[in-house]
Amino acid sequence: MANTETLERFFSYVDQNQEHYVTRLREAVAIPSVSSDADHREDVYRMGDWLIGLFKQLNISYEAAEPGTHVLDGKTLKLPPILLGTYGNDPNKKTILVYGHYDVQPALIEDGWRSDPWKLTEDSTGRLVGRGSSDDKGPIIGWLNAIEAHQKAGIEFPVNLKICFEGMEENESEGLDDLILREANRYFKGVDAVCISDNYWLGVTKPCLTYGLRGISYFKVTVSGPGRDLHSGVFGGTVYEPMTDLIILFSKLVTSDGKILIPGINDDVAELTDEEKETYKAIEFKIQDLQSAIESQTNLFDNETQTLQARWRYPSLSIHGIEGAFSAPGVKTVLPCKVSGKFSIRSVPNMDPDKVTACVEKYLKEEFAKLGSKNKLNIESLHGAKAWVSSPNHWNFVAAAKAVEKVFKCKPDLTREGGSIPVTLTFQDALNKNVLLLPMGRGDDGAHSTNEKLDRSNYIQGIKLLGTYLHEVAAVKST
Ligand SMILES: C[C@H](N)C(=O)N[C@@H](Cc1c[nH]cn1)C(=O)O
Ligand SMILES: [Zn+2]
Ligand SMILES: [Zn+2]
Repeated sequence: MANTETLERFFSYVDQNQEHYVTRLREAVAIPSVSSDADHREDVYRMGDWLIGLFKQLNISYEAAEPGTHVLDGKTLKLPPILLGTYGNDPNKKTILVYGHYDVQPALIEDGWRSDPWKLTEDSTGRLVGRGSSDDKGPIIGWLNAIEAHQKAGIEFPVNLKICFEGMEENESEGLDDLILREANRYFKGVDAVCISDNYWLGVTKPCLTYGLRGISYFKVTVSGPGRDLHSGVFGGTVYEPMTDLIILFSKLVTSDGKILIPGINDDVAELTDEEKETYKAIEFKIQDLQSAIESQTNLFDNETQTLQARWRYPSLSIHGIEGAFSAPGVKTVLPCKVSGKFSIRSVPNMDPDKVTACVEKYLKEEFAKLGSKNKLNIESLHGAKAWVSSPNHWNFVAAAKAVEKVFKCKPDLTREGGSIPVTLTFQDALNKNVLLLPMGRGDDGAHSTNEKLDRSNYIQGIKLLGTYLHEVAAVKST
């Protein structure tokens, strides 16, 4: 059990330094570290440097691993560094590895942001709005704030910490798996358990511990034909149109109510056991939580359990966008010569990314052949990652549950998550250690969406939670 007086001192220091932490988050949000856009690559490096500056301030020793290069938008680019920090090296303490990412999703004001996405803005209810506030800059800075609070309040740090922060999570985590496998017996040696703060509570009031994630298979489907874009008045009705072919193909992927139409995709989905059915009964979740997060009543199901199962334990297919299509306002009468549609399938336990890709390719080729079009079809699998489910009975989860009780005065829900953090499974398998997801933000934070936010109270209580978790880890029996 962590010492109450010590924790009170830690909490009080964190409370008194709220503005400093918000300022720190504001600085980080101001760096548009979008990993999927070649034009922002310098910003991703800048964000890495900003973190290195903080590591130096906090006496965290570090290595900045250079994972090499990759090609993005036709340009060969240096991958952002993977930061490997080490804080403490006491053989009498447990060693915890924390992972997070310093890259973010793209954000454009014209997407519907009410304020500049790169300027952290606080509204009257304490919402800190800005891209990356919740996913994942708030949480990664949270770990560093917890270290600083211990230093400044003169509290002994309870564990040795290994810190792995990457800058490519939102773009396939390129280079990270190789690094983990390579470093398993060096940098990662001695790690007792892993903690990742990169997901969200289920609702808006109750913290959770997360023991499962869906996987992802991401596809780009290109249909091309004419040698250049054409005038639809002059050529419409005389040529096979790529956009028409693509829309027909995409209409065959999924029904409006979410049923995936690709044969074979649902074949390997793990059976729903009686034991798993029981787990949904204990979870505090209301359809209204979903409706407030999606800011509408466009939910597919009115039933809570069905909704959670659809999010956590069944696959889904989402269509994301079309490159090359006319998308500006106005009435341009163009006939695009080449269009690339993007969609992804969120996969679940027992599904294999290679099999998903094979099913997708076979089906799209067959459906395209049925069109009898003279256009060309090209299918690319951009990335694939498996789903992950772990044991929430491990001491790592026991410690986290105690920390939640200390900070939030309630027991956490045990949840799975519909999103994907591919490295989770790699850590579990390569290090053979338990991995826990300990989220900071709420279910309505709008990660990947417009007006992403992190509530001030989640940020501040989150710093306390991460620090308290480390104290509870130090105190919990690990056998
Ligand atoms: C849950 C995590 N914070 C997250 O947002 N993961 C992303 C990973 C990803 C995969 N392709 C692009 N990003 C997600 O689930 O979409
Ligand atoms: Zn994300
Ligand atoms: Zn994330």
